[in-house]
Amino acid sequence: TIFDNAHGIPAGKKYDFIVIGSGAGGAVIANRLTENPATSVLVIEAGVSDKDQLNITVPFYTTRLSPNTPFDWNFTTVPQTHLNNRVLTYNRGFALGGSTTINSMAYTRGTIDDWDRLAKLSGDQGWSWDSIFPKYVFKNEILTPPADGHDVMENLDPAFHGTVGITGTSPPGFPTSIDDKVLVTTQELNGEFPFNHEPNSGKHLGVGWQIVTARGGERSSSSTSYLGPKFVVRPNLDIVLNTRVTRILPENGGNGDLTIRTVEYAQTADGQRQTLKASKEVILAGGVIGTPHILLHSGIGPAQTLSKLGIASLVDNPSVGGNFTDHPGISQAWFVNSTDTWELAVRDPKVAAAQLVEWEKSRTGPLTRPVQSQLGWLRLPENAKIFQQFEDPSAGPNSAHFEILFANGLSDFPTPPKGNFMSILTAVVAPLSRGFVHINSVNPFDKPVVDTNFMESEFDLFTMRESLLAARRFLKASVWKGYILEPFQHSNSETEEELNEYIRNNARPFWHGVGTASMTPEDASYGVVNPDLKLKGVKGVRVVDGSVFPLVPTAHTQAPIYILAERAADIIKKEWDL
Ligand SMILES: Cc1cc2nc3c(=O)[nH]c(=O)nc-3n(C[C@H](O)[C@H](O)[C@H](O)COP(=O)(O)OP(=O)(O)OC[C@H]3O[C@@H](n4cnc5c(N)ncnc54)[C@H](O)[C@@H]3O)c2cc1C
Repeated sequence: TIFDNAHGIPAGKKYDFIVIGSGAGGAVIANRLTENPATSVLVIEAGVSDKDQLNITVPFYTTRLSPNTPFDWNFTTVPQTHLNNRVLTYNRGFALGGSTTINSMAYTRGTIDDWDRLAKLSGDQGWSWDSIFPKYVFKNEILTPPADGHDVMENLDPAFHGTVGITGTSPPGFPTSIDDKVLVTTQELNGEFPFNHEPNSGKHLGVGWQIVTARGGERSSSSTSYLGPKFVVRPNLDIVLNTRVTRILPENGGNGDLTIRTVEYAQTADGQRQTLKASKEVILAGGVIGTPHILLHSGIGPAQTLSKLGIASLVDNPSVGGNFTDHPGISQAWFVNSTDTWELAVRDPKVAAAQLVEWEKSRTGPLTRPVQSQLGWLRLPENAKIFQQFEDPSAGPNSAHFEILFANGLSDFPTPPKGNFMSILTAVVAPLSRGFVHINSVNPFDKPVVDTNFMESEFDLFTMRESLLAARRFLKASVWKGYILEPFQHSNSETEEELNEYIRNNARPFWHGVGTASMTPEDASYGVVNPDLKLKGVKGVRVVDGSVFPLVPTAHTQAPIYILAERAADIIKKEWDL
């Protein structure tokens, strides 16, 4: 049952597990644990309902969902020291389904290197590629035909895709006028930009099609999939919306063997605090910002900092909220010699209305597709001079340093009255800069302090510069002749300093944040959770969301989190014999 607020929870009802957050991590846990009818789960979600929201359901409307909407937490960062002191919006989903309800739907799993590195760092082989693929990947994914019904073989190798899982995936279901040109470029410039037919095979280098979490022309989020209609009818699964968890509370006042199974929550900042106790475990799945936010308010974090705020320390752990890592991204755009770009619908309400009618009638047409149809994963040259200064931070030799994405319109900038555009977005996907999530008030309804600290590392700045130049080289292929006209905005950035300035003025998050509750080996002196995702120093609490990745996967993060949560569910079931 889904309740609009906590008053809906039947008085005296007991739950085995309380899951905080319904995003990629929380929804999987809630679904898998309630497969056993004897196990009861309550999901507490701070955000709103996602029901009957066109902007959420229609894939191409994704850019309308953030920032500054009711479906976004609307976080902002502190002024970014290395980005000309700009304050960045830091988007996170504030709705059932969490960030999967507002994200851009790219489905990318990360590489063999990524998962093997996680296994090595955590000391648990269960996180290696061979352990998660195909088992947990296939439990998550159900590959479905694209909206226009074309053969999926054109875009991917079905052998690498699951067909019995829960999150719907599909190749882009509507062609754009740049798709073929991108493919032709991968032939002409195949040294630097080779075509990769199956980037989700664990070896992602090259340029290929973008697979998206969409099904039947609609977004597939953790709300529509793992918490979809056929699952929320389970009598052992309750979900409460619009309810903020403020703290998790210890038994016995925190003395002795520290056990936490009680969740404190409220509807509003000045609303009455209420509590509920799980009989087995509390699963924190509040995401990269929400999870450390709750931990810090509960006294689990750096004792010194918390004591300055007057918060009593339960567990002195300086790692909580640290190690915040994201992919910094940036867009470059060019005027093009075509009218068949997405500006057409942005400027002409009749075109926009016709697209919507088509989508409403048959779930087909331009609105079924993602913002980008193709993407690529690329490495810096082995002899790049930056490697004299830094050890290679990529996950391994088969993993990228930067990503490149192609869009048939002007991305990241407001549409000007005239002109049609193509954008190439790039992102640093093996970054060395680390930020943090902290609090500066005792009120859990106050926004946390978020610092991405982008471009603090010279390596990231170097890689971002190289990604900008690689994008320009991509357009040197002959197929773009006569199509690409002059550059938009970045026309003067040629020298290193000019490129740096373009980056400082335009870089922004890709919203793939991880690391604020990092997984480390059980005997490590740092980190927040053990490889079984149990909170260090505490009994009764696990963290299952993006915050536990100690290093950011070379991927858009939803698929890695779904996969991680699928395994986490098995770990929990095994421990409780469910
Ligand atoms: C704009 C945007 C675009 C993105 N694009 C892509 C993409 O194309 N492909 C991709 O793979 N990834 C993308 N991502 C990232 C991906 O969506 C996230 O990595 C993933 O959803 C994170 O899963 P999670 O479970 O860690 O957290 P979330 O999905 O964010 O879920 C956390 C949930 O916890 C809830 N919560 C937090 N605090 C509390 C509290 N105190 N009480 C109760 N509930 C709470 C939140 O409301 C939220 O519902 C994007 C993200 C954003 C924001």
